[in-house]
Amino acid sequence: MEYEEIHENVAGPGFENEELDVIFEGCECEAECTAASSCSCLMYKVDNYGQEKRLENTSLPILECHANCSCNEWINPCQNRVIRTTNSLDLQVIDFKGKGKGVLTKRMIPKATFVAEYAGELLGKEEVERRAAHYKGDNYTLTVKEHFGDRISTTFIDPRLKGKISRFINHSCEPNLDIFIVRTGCMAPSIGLFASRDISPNEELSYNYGESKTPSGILCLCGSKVCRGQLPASQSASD
Ligand SMILES: C[S@@+](CC[C@H](N)C(=O)[O-])C[C@H]1O[C@@H](n2cnc3c(N)ncnc32)[C@H](O)[C@@H]1O
Repeated sequence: MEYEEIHENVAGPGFENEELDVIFEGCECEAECTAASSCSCLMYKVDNYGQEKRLENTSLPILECHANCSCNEWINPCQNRVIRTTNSLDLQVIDFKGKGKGVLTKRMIPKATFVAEYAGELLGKEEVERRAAHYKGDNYTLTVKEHFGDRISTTFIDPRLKGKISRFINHSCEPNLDIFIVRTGCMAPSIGLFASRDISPNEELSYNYGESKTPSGILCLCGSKVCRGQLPASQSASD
């Protein structure tokens, strides 16, 4: 199916969430953006990324440097920018019997390396329901649920019509990618897929679509020994 290639999330039909429109102030770092140098984007005082930009912070909110910061990604590249920068991976979209298309890596990917952003249209709930009824079967919408105190904020990301290579990544009950919520300059969450282990050349990339209690009725073909038999009913990411 044809889709429009986008670089990052874009607002789609029904996306009206003033809270998520909040824009962050940038840091004023001139040298490095690290916790040790008190970069103000690293408000939890831990570095998000370590050597070769591998993910280190897996438990606290990940706030990256962004367009309003003094640092940059070209001269003296900022080490706190990952999900919007280019990487040197070699990924291919190929057909997998029964699962439709999927994504293969042609090179080894070390554990904790950023692989792709799950970018798409940010949608309102009604549009998510309208698309689910209209397209039936294939589901691309990722539901991001975040807890802020006793409040739950829900964001829907749909790469069906506008997205990038990540939209082809299939589900596995024993995946090699983990999902992390990353913020790059605003409250609206972005989704980064990172390698959960070293991934060998010619392995298919996969992440867990969710832990839904209601089965989807769609046979899971991930092939894992611990396969749960059916795809989760919806794709979800929560922290
Ligand atoms: C986000 S899309 C993934 C890309 C899709 N395979 C394609 O060709 O565009 C999700 C859909 O892929 C298929 N799929 C993903 N993982 C699968 C799996 N483990 N077993 C069977 N089908 C799968 C299902 O049809 C699912 O609704």
